[in-house]
Amino acid sequence: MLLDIRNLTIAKDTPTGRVNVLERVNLQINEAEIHTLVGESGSGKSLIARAIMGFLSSSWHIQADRLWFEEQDLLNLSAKQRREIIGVDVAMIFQDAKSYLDPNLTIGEQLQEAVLDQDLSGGFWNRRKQRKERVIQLLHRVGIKDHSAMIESYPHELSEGAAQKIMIASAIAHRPKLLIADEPTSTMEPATRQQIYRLLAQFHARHGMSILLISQDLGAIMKETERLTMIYSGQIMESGSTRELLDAPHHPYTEALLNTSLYQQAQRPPRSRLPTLAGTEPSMQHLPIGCRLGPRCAYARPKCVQTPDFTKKRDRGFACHYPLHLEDDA
Ligand SMILES: Nc1ncnc2c1ncn2[C@@H]1O[C@H](COP(=O)(O)OP(=O)(O)OP(=O)(O)O)[C@@H](O)[C@H]1O
Repeated sequence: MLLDIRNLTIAKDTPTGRVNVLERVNLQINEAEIHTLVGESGSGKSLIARAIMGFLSSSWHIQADRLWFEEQDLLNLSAKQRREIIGVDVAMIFQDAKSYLDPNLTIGEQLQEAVLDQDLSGGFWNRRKQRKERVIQLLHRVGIKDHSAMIESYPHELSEGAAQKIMIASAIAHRPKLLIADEPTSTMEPATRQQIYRLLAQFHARHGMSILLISQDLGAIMKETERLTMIYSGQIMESGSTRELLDAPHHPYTEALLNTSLYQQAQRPPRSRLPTLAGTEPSMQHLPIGCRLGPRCAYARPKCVQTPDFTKKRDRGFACHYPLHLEDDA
């Protein structure tokens, strides 16, 4: 297993006390797997990604039974050791790509920095030339044909979609074992999104790279996604193989997202947001007790004020007192 997260709780101090923004989150990613984390805005997807990367400031309180990458405990490493692992083996594409690019350097200069020394050989001039060639190759790989103009551009001259492609080029230059892609396509046209998905799938196939894709929308997940994890308001609702989850969801949240996705897909105008459940996700200050989906769940009963355990059955897991379609599992 590449990434193994068990019972990860991330809390924040608020004027009314400490709040578990993420509560006992489980997430496992196998080697060479495409895994999508799906949840509404504010459900804690980015927080998980930032915890893996070690990008959370000290104002967050992190606790976990396990936060392992290749069996190394990330929580017990020094900052330097952690950078050595995360910087080399894990790369992340951020939502607001533009703000992560250095405004003072051209795209060519930034990509040259991302090229690994181990990919180059020979003396200084030879290496310089190879570095430039590799940058052009990377740009072509992410679908940028006019590489000369792009190499000379500064980040402020790029559209958000182009900036995301540059971030992807920079991330894949490292050939990481795990690529975390936080809504890499949110600002893109559907055709560009498909192109990026194809590109990620290609890298996955060619290099065996695992991908953790973060998405708000079940209707737009990458078709190569092998496993799904559903998160709601900081709690994991369900996880398992994509096919099993979509065929027979155990959690009412998965079922609700699925119904609205499939039903709405035929009717909604392109690029509109999917309506999911009636109501809104609770705010951090007013989190329901027990299963946080309770107030919006069609199947909720009094017992749901107790937090359900995360039940594991083979490679499937769910946290619900009243799971659906259990008989299909036999
Ligand atoms: N810097 C911060 N300070 C205070 N609260 C924060 C901060 N960053 C995130 N949060 C809170 O943590 C919760 C989870 O946020 P997170 O960004 O992880 O959600 P998300 O699922 O990634 O949402 P989106 O899909 O919109 O990016 C939210 O309630 C958010 O308000």
